[in-house]
Amino acid sequence: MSVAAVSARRVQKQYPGARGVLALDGINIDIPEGQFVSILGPSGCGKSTFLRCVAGLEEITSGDLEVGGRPVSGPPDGIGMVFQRDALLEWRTIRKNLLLPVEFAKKPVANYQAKVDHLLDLTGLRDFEQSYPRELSGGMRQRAAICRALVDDPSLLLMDEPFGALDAFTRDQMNFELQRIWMETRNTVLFVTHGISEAVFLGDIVMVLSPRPGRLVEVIEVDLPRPRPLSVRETPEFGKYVSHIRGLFDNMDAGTEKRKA
Ligand SMILES: Nc1ncnc2c1ncn2[C@@H]1O[C@H](COP(=O)(O)OP(=O)(O)OP(=O)(O)O)[C@@H](O)[C@H]1O
Repeated sequence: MSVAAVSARRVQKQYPGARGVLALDGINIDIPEGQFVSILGPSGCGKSTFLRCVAGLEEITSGDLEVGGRPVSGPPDGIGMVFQRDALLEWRTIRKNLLLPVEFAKKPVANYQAKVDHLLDLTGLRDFEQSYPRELSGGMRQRAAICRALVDDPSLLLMDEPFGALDAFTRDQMNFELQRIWMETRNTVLFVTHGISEAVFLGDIVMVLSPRPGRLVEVIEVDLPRPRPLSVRETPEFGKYVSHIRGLFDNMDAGTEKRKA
């Protein structure tokens, strides 16, 4: 039996301090290797907290959390991260930005030049390898950030609202491109988003979290063939997933209103 890429058992996270927020409660999930997992939920429900716990940047308060069959205690090997802000280094060319994780890991840069070439080709950035980040558009910068996260072949890619700062048109294009890149790499991806349509378009699985403290409301398997064209969003099958998830959020809102009343 293969080991789950990420396994969470009764995971709880309370931030420290007198008014320490309970951010996650009772999260149970086994994520098989090679799945694209969208994590969806209202603002402040603990999506980023979950990602940071998986990345070993935050410690869980109770429960068990494993990555690749090992309990998380600090950043695990073989993960890549992409954030809303791309965090490219402005004084390094795109090519040199891509090589940064290799330099950090003190691995021989020469062994990675071909991989960088391939990623630049895959994302259409080859002509910009000697450019600086400020010379690129927002979408191109985010593509470079994705390349950088992929350069050392991570088995797990963690993406925290990577397209949140992009305009709607560029975001659509990036969704399509990310799918294309992922279909080639097939690493496990955890992708945090606020967008129901984006979550369904990209995900094999959508994890829906409740308002704080984040509890897993439902795990939805998205059974739509790939590659999914952007026009899949116009189909009734896609619409069914979206309205089901919207219904879950409406119920959560109704629950919150009742508690307030
Ligand atoms: N470092 C921290 N210290 C204390 N509380 C925190 C910290 N980081 C997050 N929180 C709290 O934990 C809760 C969950 O935050 P988190 O950022 O994980 O939510 P989110 O679902 O990613 O939100 P958003 O969609 O708005 O980015 C929030 O109430 C937040 O205030």
